[in-house]
Parts: sequence; C-alpha cells; structure tokens
Amino acid sequence: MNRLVVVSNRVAQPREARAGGLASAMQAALEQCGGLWFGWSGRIVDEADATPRMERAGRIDYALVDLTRSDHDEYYLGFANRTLWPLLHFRPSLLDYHRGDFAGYQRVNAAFARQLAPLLRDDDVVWIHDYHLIPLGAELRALGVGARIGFFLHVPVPPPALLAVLPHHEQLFPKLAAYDLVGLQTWRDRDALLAYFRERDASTGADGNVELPDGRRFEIAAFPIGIDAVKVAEQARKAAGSPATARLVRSLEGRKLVIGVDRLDYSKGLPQRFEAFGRFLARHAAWRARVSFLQIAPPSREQVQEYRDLRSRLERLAGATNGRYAEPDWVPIRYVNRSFTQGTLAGFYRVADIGLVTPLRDGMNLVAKEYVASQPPEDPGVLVLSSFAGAADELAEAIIINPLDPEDIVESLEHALSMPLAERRERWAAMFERVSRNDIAAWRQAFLERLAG
Ligand SMILES: O=P(O)(O)OC[C@H]1O[C@H](O[C@H]2O[C@H](CO)[C@@H](O)[C@H](O)[C@H]2O)[C@H](O)[C@@H](O)[C@@H]1O
Ligand SMILES: O=c1ccn([C@@H]2O[C@H](COP(=O)(O)OP(=O)(O)O)[C@@H](O)[C@H]2O)c(=O)[nH]1
Repeated sequence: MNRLVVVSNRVAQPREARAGGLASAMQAALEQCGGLWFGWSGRIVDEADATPRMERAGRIDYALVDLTRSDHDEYYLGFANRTLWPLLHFRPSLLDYHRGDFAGYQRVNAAFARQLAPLLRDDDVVWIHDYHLIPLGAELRALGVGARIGFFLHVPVPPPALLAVLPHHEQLFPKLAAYDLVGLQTWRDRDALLAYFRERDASTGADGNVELPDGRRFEIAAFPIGIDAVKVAEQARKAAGSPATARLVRSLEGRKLVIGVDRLDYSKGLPQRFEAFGRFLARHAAWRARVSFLQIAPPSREQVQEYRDLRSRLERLAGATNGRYAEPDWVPIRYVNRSFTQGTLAGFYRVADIGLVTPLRDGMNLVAKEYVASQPPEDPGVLVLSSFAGAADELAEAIIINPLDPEDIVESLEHALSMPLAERRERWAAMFERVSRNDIAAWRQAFLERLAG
C-alpha cells in the first residue's frame, strides 16, 4: 500500500488537546491507516528552522514546522482567517483583505512546499487539507513533485459571485487545477465551485471533470466527512459512569439538559442561540428552573478582533439572561470557555436531552454527528440542527431550523422537549445508521480510491 501523506495547517499533536474538526477527523483517519502528517507545530518563533521537526506517535509520523510572527500574522490570522474564512462562510462584510497578507500566505505555502518536497517518495499519496493551503499543490508541482495529490476543503463554498468578491481570486482558485482531485463537503459546495469555473470558461462534466481554458484538467467531487462512530459510541458508554459525567448529572438535580459545543466562532450562530434560549424562557415560564443550557465554547483565533468582539457579546448575552431568570439554586445558561477531551464530551452528549447545533454556516459540523453517536439507543436525545451545516444533508431526521429566526429555535426547543420516546427513537435510529455507515474510514476510502484513479 502506498504511504499516505496528510498535510494541514492544524495538526492534532501527541499530548495536546485542541478543539477543531479537521484535526480530530484527520487524527481518526490516520490512526486507522498510519502515515506521515505534515503541518504547523503550533509554535511561533523568531527564526524558523529550514527543516521540519520529526516525531512519531503510534502509527503516525509527524513533520512539524514552526511559523515566525509575521508568517502567523499574515498567513494564518490574516489571509486565511480574516479574508478566506469570512468569504467562504458567506460573510463578505467581515472580509479584511491586505495585499501583504496575501503575499505572506503565498510565502508560507511556498516554504511548506520546500520543506515537504524532500520528504516525499514517488509512490506516496499526498492529501492536502483546507483553505490555508490552496496554493500548496501548485508549489509542489513547481518543485517537480509528480505524486498523486488530492485536496479537501473543509469549509463551505459560496456562489461564484461571492467567490469573485475576493481581490485577485483569479490568482488563487485556478491553482486548484494542480490537484488531481478536489474534495468538498456537500453537493451544494461542489456545484458552487463547478459553477465558478464554468463562469470562467472552463468546461465541466457531470462527473465533476473540469478543463480550464489553458488545458489544465482536474476533478471536483463531494465527500461528506464523518466521525469514528464506533469509537465515539464506546467513549460515550464508558463516560456515562465517569466522575465528570456523574458530576454534571448530579448538578442538574433532575432538570433537562440542552448542550452546545462549538469553537467560539462567529460562524457558529452563538448569539442567536443565546438569544433564542432567553426567548424560550420568557415564553415558557413553566420550563424555568426545569431546563439548563450548557454551552461549551473554547476560545479560537483570539488575536482576530471579530472573535474578541464575539466573546464580549456572548458574555453580555449570557449575563443578561442569567441575571433575569436565575434562581438561587439554578442558572439558565452555563457558559464554559474551555475545551474538554472528546471522551468527556461524549459523556456530556449522552446525558443531554437536546443537542443544539445552530451554525449560520458550517462546512460539516462534526459535533452534530458526535452527539448522535453518543446517544443511548433506549432513550436517545433530540438533535436540533441548522439547515446551513453540511451535516444537515445527512441528518434530515434532526429538527432542522433556520438559525437566523430565533422563533424557529424557540419552537424547536418546545418540540424537542415534548417529543415522545417512540419518535425520538425512530429519528435517532435513522441518523445513527447513516453516521455509522458514512464514518471516517468510509470517507477516507472514498476520497483515496477516487484519487488513485
Ligand atoms: O485550526 P483552527 O484555526 O483552530 O480552527 C479549527 C478548524 O476549524 C475548521 O474546521 C472545519 O473542519 C471540520 C471537519 O471537516 C468541519 O466539520 C467544520 O465545519 C469546519 O469548520 C477549519 O476548516 C479547520 O481548518 C480548522 O483546523
Ligand atoms: O472542548 C472541545 C470542543 C470541541 N472539540 C472537538 O472539536 C471538533 C469540532 O469540530 P466541528 O466540525 O464541529 O467544528 P470546527 O471547530 O471544526 O469548525 C469536534 O470533533 C469536537 O469533538 C473538542 O475536542 N473539545
């Protein structure tokens, strides 16, 4: 079997717990088949080494590179997270473009290619991930790398007119042609990217083949990412008796639990969720002191102003709702700004009556799938899910809502809290079957088989 080489900005490193779907998914995928994982070490240094630091853990070899302060500012915080992230999440008004950031992004991609190329063998299969690394394939090709190279974009793709808002977009997106295969989360994303290239005179086939006017060819296809459902279900069963879950259950004193787990990101629709929970309590006095909402929200990309603003806004919203409705022995919103291990989260999901997943846009949203996989089959909870998460395509039996309408979230809470057991079981069984079938191994195999040609 050919060696798999995974490349991503964020790497789930040994001994480090960090929230984020890409890293948790790729860790699950690589643990199963082994391989090399190349990416950012997470460290910012005065002067970066010319070669990556090598480490091994289990079946995974890691090749980790540091970033300098200007690399981090321009490439990661700047172009990746202040320009591409808002653009790809349909929020052009938040887009902050600087030519210096774009130059830094290209510089880091070129540097990654120079450090990765000497580690590659001809028969490796190279799989590059996400918006941080769009030009990396072209940089590797320029260095003579002839291996099959695939690319997977974890975030949504907006319609062509929005993609074209990006200054110099025509210097960036056609670089995808250096890949043999470009994978996206959903059919909607695939169709949007095909439409972008068609509008630029490419010819595209029904099977996702693209030929650019200069003759370059590549393929675009949808591969919805999954989770290791067996492992998550097992973690949830085990965690049911853990001290952390037991403490949470004790603290509820028989009340219902609504749970949300998200990086503190403006794409996740957290203000709308907090606002809706407040309205729910206003409308349903009978539910006050009978339901608690636990929102776990580890801070993310804190040097970006929009993320700091969001944090302050959420503190105000949680404070206002708690101030208005709390009792001496009950707080409506338990708002927690730290991360937990996936094992601990699985236990929390299992005892939660409702999983509240309401992003304004999300490539997939693995938390939705983890919530489903963690439920006890005999008494499963209810998933409330935004129609704007990629996961909604596979989880149609969730209560699907539009997160921009707080009333829709309020109604979904009423509906979920009063749903009969038989209906909960039926909806959950259908979702669990799909989450189990379309798991992380199936995703990896489907992508790599198509990449192999
Ligand atoms: O690396 P960070 O800047 O700390 O951010 C964490 C990750 O966020 C995004 O995750 C995406 O990938 C998930 C798995 O496919 C998907 O479910 C989710 O919808 C996406 O938002 C980002 O795309 C990753 O690059 C980051 O590592
Ligand atoms: O405290 C936390 C919060 C989240 N996660 C994990 O981070 C991932 C979040 O992925 P998702 O696709 O939902 O969103 P992203 O953060 O990638 O946008 C999931 O696997 C969570 O289990 C975690 O390990 N600890």
